[in-house]
Amino acid sequence: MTVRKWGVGLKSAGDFRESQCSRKCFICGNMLQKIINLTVRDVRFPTSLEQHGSDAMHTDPDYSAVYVVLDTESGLKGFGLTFTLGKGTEIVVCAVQALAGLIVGTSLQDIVSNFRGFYRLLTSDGQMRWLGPEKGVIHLATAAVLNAVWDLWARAEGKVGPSYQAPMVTFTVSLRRPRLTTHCHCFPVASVEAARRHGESQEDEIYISDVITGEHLLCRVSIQDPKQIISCIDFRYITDVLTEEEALDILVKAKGGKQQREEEMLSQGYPAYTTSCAWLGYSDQQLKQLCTDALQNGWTRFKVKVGADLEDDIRRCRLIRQMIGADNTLMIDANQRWDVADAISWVTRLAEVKPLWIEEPTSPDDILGHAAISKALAPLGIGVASGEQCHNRVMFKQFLQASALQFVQIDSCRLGSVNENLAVLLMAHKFKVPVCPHAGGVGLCELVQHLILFDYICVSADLSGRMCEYVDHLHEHFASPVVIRNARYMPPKDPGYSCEMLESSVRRHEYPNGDVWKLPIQK
Ligand SMILES: C[C@H](O)[C@@H](O)CC(=O)C(=O)O
Ligand SMILES: [Mg+2]
Repeated sequence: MTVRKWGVGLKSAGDFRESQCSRKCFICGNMLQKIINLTVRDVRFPTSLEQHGSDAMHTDPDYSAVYVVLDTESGLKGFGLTFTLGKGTEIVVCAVQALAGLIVGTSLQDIVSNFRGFYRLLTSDGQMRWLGPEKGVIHLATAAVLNAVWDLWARAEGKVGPSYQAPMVTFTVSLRRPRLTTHCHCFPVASVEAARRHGESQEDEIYISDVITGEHLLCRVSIQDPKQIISCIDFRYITDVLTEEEALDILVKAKGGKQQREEEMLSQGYPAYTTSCAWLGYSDQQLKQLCTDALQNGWTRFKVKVGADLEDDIRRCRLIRQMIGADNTLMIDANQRWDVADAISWVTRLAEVKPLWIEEPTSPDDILGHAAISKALAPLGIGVASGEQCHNRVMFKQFLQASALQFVQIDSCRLGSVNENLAVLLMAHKFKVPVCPHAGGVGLCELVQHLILFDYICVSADLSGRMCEYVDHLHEHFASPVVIRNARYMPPKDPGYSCEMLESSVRRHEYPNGDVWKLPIQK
């Protein structure tokens, strides 16, 4: 069999497809998971009706998802999404449609055997990169598509998912191949089990268990080898602060104690904070009730929206501080409302409630502005957090270089999926800045839990100053919703990247023809 490896110099989808040898995996000869179709849907939830998700800049958010499904020839599917706020979701849908030609016709194995090359193919298309590059609508679309690829990869590695009807017997022949195929990710466990039923030998079983055991916490993909993780990252534009060798070194060093950390996470979960008690549009009565409930449920860290009216903020923050007591943690979030000087004076007035951080005090693009705010607020013991609208790894690099933020808020749908988030996790580690992911939106908690678990187990090995956002909205629409126990994220158990939505929910909320949108909406 001809074995071909590809560099990152692929110029077009045609090149990428031509680089496939056949419909068999070039490592082990198994059937490839050829991607034969991409569907994308505009799914919106009318959250603005009850002011869920409201803040000083987004007063009427309808939490929405650009929902992508990848179909493969074998029947296995990959589900992905990116997050939007209602109007304009159709524009991201168009961008996904524009990217579809770059993925349909390739196979999962082609992609993951050169994931860096595929990331660059999607983000560097000679015509479409003009729309970004790597920012705005086109990058949100990239996130949706790549999230679906990661989901597909994880499912191909895991056990049978609810929507997977694999033609299992076709895989049995390839299982007779020798053990050199240990690192191949070509076939799902379903086919392994089928193979066993069809009388494969003991030798094959040893080989099979080599493949399916190991760490499953990076999206439940058994990427054993730090080198393989590194091979998913595009280091272009960040090598001045993080080289491939340094990144590898971080992952190799973090191997010590990994198993204990994984066990710790499986038994105790990852610490979380809640934003759901104090959206800007909620009444004082609601704040009190939600805080009471949250405290009863074990929450100790709370985020409050601020930035519209100073006197109102002082009243609401005092109320929340009174409710949660002096020992619990409070954060405030202005969602980009202020100019730099206003941010400093406004937050200084709110210092009495002892916030741990002020989030997005000014424009998300203003790196030096964030640095000035960080410097001014440091004596008050208040840090600056940002990232939910930080559009790529280059911006994060500069925020870190400029000491412009003290908490890195990665976002699973703003950056170019797991690939680009890996780069940011590694840079944050190098700069010793804790990562506290953003999750205020539909599906973001489901996705980001994988990244933060990976960060703890495989990168930072540190929980100090770290927590992951949780919002208590819309989880019921997901096939594998997040599990929170004692205010901590419990590691997901189902294969995949947790972004499959229930088909009934998608149909009901599809815009503009779903039932939810056909009925008169009371505003
Ligand atoms: C519009 C979103 O709800 C936004 O307010 C979320 C956010 O800023 C956060 O969760 O943080
Ligand atoms: Mg925020």
